[in-house]
Amino acid sequence: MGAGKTTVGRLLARRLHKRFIDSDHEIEARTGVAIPVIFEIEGEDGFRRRESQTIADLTQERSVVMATGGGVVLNPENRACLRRGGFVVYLAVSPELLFERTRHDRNRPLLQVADPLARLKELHAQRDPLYREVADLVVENPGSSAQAVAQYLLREFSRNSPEQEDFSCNPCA
Ligand SMILES: Nc1ncnc2c1ncn2[C@@H]1O[C@H](COP(=O)(O)OP(=O)(O)O)[C@@H](O)[C@H]1O
Ligand SMILES: O=C(O)C1=C[C@@H](OP(=O)(O)O)[C@@H](O)[C@H](O)C1
Ligand SMILES: [Mg+2]
Repeated sequence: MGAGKTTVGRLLARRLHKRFIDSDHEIEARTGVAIPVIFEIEGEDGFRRRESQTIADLTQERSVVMATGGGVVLNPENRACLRRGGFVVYLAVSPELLFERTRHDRNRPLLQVADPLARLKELHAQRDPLYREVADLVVENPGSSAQAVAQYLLREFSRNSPEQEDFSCNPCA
């Protein structure tokens, strides 16, 4: 949460002339309510069930840039869908910076606790190895602007597969 998936993903899609999808936005569109309302009514388990179904559906799409929610890597089936479905980027950001970016936001139910930095540290410890397992490309400490991160990704993509315009296929598969 706060790594920049939604922001950088949207910028990247624009630069690649591809459709942008955010799995959280898709879940909100499908349910007609905001993410915090889903957590309130169905709990985290209910949200994770909806998230898995959405990830299974959206990873069938081709030629899109997709941002996920931060907890997507917890479920092995989600990880398999991501690996099969596309080129996966992990924006590896420290818990301290994640905290700075999310501290004034009320839209992330898991961070509405007395000590959100401690929660972010716990989540980071649990999730970081899973992200590294699933990622084709890890961007370490992408602390510069979201524009600069998108620009960096464009350069990396063309360096890794200069002749390939469509990054919906996983060049590492
Ligand atoms: N590289 C970046 N540098 C500075 N601020 C960023 C960067 N990426 C995202 N942000 C800001 O951090 C906040 C969280 O970004 P967001 O894209 O919602 O993250 P995520 O989708 O990974 O939770 C937003 O206010 C966004 O403008
Ligand atoms: O990390 C998580 O478990 C979550 C991250 C959120 O998305 P962002 O990573 O885009 O904030 C959203 O899916 C939900 O609040 C749960
Ligand atoms: Mg997001």
